[in-house]
Amino acid sequence: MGVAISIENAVKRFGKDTIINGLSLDIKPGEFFTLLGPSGCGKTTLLRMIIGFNSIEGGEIKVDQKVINNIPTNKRNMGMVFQNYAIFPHMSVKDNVAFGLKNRKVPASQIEAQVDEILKIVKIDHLKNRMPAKLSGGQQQRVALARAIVIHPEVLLMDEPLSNLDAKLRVEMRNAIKRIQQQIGITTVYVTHDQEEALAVSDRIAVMNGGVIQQIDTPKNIYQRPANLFVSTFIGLSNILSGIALVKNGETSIQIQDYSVPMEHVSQDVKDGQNIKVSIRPEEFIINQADGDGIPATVKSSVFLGITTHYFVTLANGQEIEVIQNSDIWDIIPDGSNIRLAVQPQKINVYTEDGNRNLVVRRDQV
Ligand SMILES: Nc1ncnc2c1ncn2[C@@H]1O[C@H](COP(=O)(O)OP(=O)(O)OP(=O)(O)O)[C@@H](O)[C@H]1O
Repeated sequence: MGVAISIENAVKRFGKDTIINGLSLDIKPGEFFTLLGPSGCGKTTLLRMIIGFNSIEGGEIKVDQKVINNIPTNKRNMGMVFQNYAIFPHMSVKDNVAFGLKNRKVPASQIEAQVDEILKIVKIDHLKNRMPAKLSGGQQQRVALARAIVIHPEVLLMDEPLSNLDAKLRVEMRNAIKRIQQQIGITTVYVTHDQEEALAVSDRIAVMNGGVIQQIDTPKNIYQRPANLFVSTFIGLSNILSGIALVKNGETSIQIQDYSVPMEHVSQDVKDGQNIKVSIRPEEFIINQADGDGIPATVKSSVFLGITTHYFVTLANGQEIEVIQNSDIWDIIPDGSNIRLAVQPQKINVYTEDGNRNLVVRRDQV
């Protein structure tokens, strides 16, 4: 089911600029693999290298162990869906989808059945005689998807396919894409800069920055155990605080201002007195009264958003952080209130001072 893709030490240069310098990753057969990162980090460049629109200046790209560096795009058996759909405006839905089959010299007697089957999978079989101008954005993207998968490619590549759709349709289409990908079991490489979309659809995500992979992991681990401070702040909201590690009698704790938290699960090589950075999601704080446990803080302002209430609080050292709580029947904590912010030890991520390494030992890595 599906093919494996292996990228080994890939290098991409445009003239004198090196955009990707020795990037490696492995994509499993049938996997929904997403490249996620800020604008300009090289996601599209890498995707275009996989399909062969971009040359590769070093390293190898393999499909099922076979090097494909010099195989032209039309021989790679890959389908691609673009942000702007790229469907033919002068052809009906069914002719758009049939196009790739005709090109591949599939006998005319089989084309209609294959087109019908795919149009059913992407749920636009009722629109088969429509012209693209009379389709909504979501329907056009379904045509583009149908056109990419009708040729039964080994790999499906998608470059920000939902960016042109409005928010509601994006959610609907991402669910459709995920369902179709699972249904046909095709190895899929997906590019987006929308974190929520990446978390929702992917089996695994590669977070990139400046042409370099920062972390490859499941959506849950990317969110809950970011490998470094870049990932921690790029994905979701994170509060970054300075602290010190304390190691006494073999027991490690971390000290954030006057709040001390025992940490059973940090790396053995943490030294007593070592400066660290901790990252805490806004929703992980527990708000205690001023005489309770936690980091002392003062509520500066709050915003009630229905399900949650966001508090903007100032710590004793002047740092401002954000705390998100489920709204409940109790009153919103008034501005100016003194509180303490506690957190469960396992909800804290602890990093080296430079932010490059997460010192938490994950249960799945022990
Ligand atoms: N054909 C090209 N010639 C020269 N430089 C290029 C070319 N294509 C991309 N680049 C450069 O490579 C870098 C990565 O671009 P790329 O389009 O891969 O980023 P991206 O992560 O997909 O960003 P976005 O989310 O904005 O699409 C950018 O600095 C870009 O200017």
